[in-house]
Amino acid sequence: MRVPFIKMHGLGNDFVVLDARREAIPAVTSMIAARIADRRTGIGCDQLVILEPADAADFRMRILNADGGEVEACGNATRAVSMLHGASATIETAAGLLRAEPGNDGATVDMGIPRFEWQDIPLAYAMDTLAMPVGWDGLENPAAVNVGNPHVVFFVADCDAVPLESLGPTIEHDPLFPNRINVNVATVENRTRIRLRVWERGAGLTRACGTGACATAVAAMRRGLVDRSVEVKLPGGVLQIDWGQDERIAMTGPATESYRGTFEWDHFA
Ligand SMILES: N[C@@H](CCC[C@H](N)C(=O)O)C(=O)O
Repeated sequence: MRVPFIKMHGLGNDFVVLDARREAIPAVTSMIAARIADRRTGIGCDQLVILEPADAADFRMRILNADGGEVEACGNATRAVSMLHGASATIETAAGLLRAEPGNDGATVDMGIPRFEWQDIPLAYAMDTLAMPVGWDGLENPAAVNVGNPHVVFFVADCDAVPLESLGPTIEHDPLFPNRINVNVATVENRTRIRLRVWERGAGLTRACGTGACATAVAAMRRGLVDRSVEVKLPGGVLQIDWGQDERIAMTGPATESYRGTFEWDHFA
């Protein structure tokens, strides 16, 4: 059987989208997702995104990392599927209901209320999540935030100088993080601009991470380093993050469709 797919990206963080809202597709296992995501032998992507019908929302979005693991949230993919839907939408995710509003070149997503309790990140044991007394090879004293998915954020003098390709996997798999973790290294340039690089859980270094931008902005705001409205500059481009008085995070930025195609299901099954 041939299955249609849509290749999309948000600031270079790329997705294979399988749209099963009207026509069902066969069950996607972790192994199949990892095969589709493989850049050498599959279609290639950071995340596989599956759209399905939902009872209490316009549709459901499932997210599987390139390693095949299913996760709760993906900011860039939420903007991408909002553009694909083409109208205001309530989207059911494993992290809850998200409201997304597409515009001309991108979308704004209400990413909900961040959580800071150590159990909610989750961490393996109690500590202050705003100033964690831990470190890995020069990366010290991070903050942790759950914005649907778990993030740890290190503020450093120059995030481009951090060897994230070697430290990222070590931190991602540290026993302090029972569900593993997305690793953010950030440099505050001024009160309205942050530079950010992200090692994503289950996907590695990406050009951009929407939830990472939200988590980093909120951590910087809690530390009093920036205002409640900031630009976050990632290798793939810029996201606007606003943390409202109602504690909800609004993320705004571009998302693009690259191409459409079909693949033979048996090739990956
Ligand atoms: N690229 C994403 C985040 C995808 C999920 C993440 N790797 C996780 O495991 O939580 C984004 O734009 O937010």
